[in-house]
Amino acid sequence: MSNPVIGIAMGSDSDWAVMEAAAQALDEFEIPYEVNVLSAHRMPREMIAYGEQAAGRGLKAIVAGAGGAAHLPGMLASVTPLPVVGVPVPLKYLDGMDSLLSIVQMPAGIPVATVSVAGARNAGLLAARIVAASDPELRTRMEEFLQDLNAQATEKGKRLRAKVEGTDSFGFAR
Ligand SMILES: Nc1c(C(=O)O)ncn1[C@@H]1O[C@H](COP(=O)(O)O)[C@@H](O)[C@H]1O
Repeated sequence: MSNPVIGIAMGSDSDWAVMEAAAQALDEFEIPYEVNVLSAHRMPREMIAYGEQAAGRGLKAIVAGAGGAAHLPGMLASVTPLPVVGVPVPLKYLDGMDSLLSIVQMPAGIPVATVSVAGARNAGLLAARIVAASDPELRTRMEEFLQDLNAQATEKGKRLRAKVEGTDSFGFAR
């Protein structure tokens, strides 16, 4: 893969099942990324070094996912000027509420843009928007993506109305 512009980091390889959706979203926009296991708890020095070097290596944003006592996103945000998108990874107990609360309640000054529990796809899309903000071609593709979503949602409404009413008339404009 050519020079990565997004770093996808996670506390353990066991997070990949969730975090893979961030990578897939970036693939859809052909944005190069790298993937790493970096634990604030288990490998604090490496995690700090990664955060400190990320901007200098050309990354534009970091997507960081972790479960339980999910300190990784916040700790990365504390040592990089890059935007950090946090993904609460749900574990076996507590339904991901522990991960969510560990990531979302950051002290003022060190923001982490937290997505929903297991919301790795949105994290990838948000990272794509961050890159698109200074890339007109990518911004156009993001606009097309939104138009596609609109078309899909419109189609869902048509199908539902056809099922309920036996007609494909435009529901709220009859
Ligand atoms: N929350 C963190 C951090 C961290 O925040 O630094 N490091 C690992 N972990 C989390 O521990 C969970 C279980 O990890 P294992 O599957 O390796 O036991 C994972 O969800 C990981 O993100």
